[in-house]
Amino acid sequence: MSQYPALRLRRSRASAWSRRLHAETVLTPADLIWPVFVTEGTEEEPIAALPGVSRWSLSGIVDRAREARDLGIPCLALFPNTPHGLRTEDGREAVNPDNLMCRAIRAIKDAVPEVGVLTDVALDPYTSHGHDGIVDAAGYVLNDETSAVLTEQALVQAQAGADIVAPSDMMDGRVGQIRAALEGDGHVNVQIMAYAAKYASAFYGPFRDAVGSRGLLKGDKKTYQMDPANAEEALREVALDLAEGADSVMVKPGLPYLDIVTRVKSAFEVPVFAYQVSGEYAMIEAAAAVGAGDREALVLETLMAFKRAGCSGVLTYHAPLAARLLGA
Ligand SMILES: NCC(=O)CCC(=O)O
Ligand SMILES: [Mg+2]
Repeated sequence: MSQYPALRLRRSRASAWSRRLHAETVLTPADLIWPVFVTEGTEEEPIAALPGVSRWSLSGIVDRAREARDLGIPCLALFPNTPHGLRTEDGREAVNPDNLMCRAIRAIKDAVPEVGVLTDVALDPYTSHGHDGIVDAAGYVLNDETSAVLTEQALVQAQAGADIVAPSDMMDGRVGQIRAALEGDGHVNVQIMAYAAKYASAFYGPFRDAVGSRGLLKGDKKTYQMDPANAEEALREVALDLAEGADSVMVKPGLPYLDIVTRVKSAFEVPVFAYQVSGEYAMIEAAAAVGAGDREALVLETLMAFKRAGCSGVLTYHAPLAARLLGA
């Protein structure tokens, strides 16, 4: 019975209505988190390495929040381009309750409270050496000293109104410390989305331009971000972050790591997010620019792949384009 010609799998694909009826996965604007860059000043600053993406002033970032709301995108992810004069060895601007990040959070939550704000917890936009934490004389990123600062950073972001704090630094133990600090300060409903499996990747280049850390970064991040060779280790990272109080976990980068998404989802059955990072965005844009592929089709296909792999949602710079195509 289960053979040709009785069974023709092409039957269900023969018309558009039937393909829609049989679709196993859906993609909607509600699956998108839009990463946006904020800068001092009043001008929009296009980012050359990310064609179509800009840094926005405080009022520009509020306009992006309104745009997200109108497009049905539930949440923005905020990243600051800290003025270079404020970047120090210890990244102390990260814990200034009046820093660019905190002012952006307050501006968005005042004007468009119905849009979620996810904040990056890491020191790389604030340090003079471009690392995500405090470094010793040999350039090694110190785990426990860094976690203490990250905890303070997460707290000032929560106090400014952040809905989700997202530690992206890969220090051990920081999720537990942040959770305890949030509880201690009464932020019982602030979520933690842990960058649990973040790989030391070559796909982050354009992001470093966007937050102004590319020229600053000394060395690489291989002593704290994961080795692309490893998958079991990702499961251990996720287990720890969940045990420490993460509400959701993230895999980053995206497309080259969909196997990790699927393994995490099936092992833990928790909300899993993926970050389609700047280099992935740039690859799609470069392919479209030379006619190697259709931008809109590439965007929708890749985002659907994240959903099929098990993601609850995707951080993507293509969020506004995708939401428009999905007809919010
Ligand atoms: N912590 C956030 C990132 O590192 C983003 C990377 C990217 O978009 O390339
Ligand atoms: Mg970890």
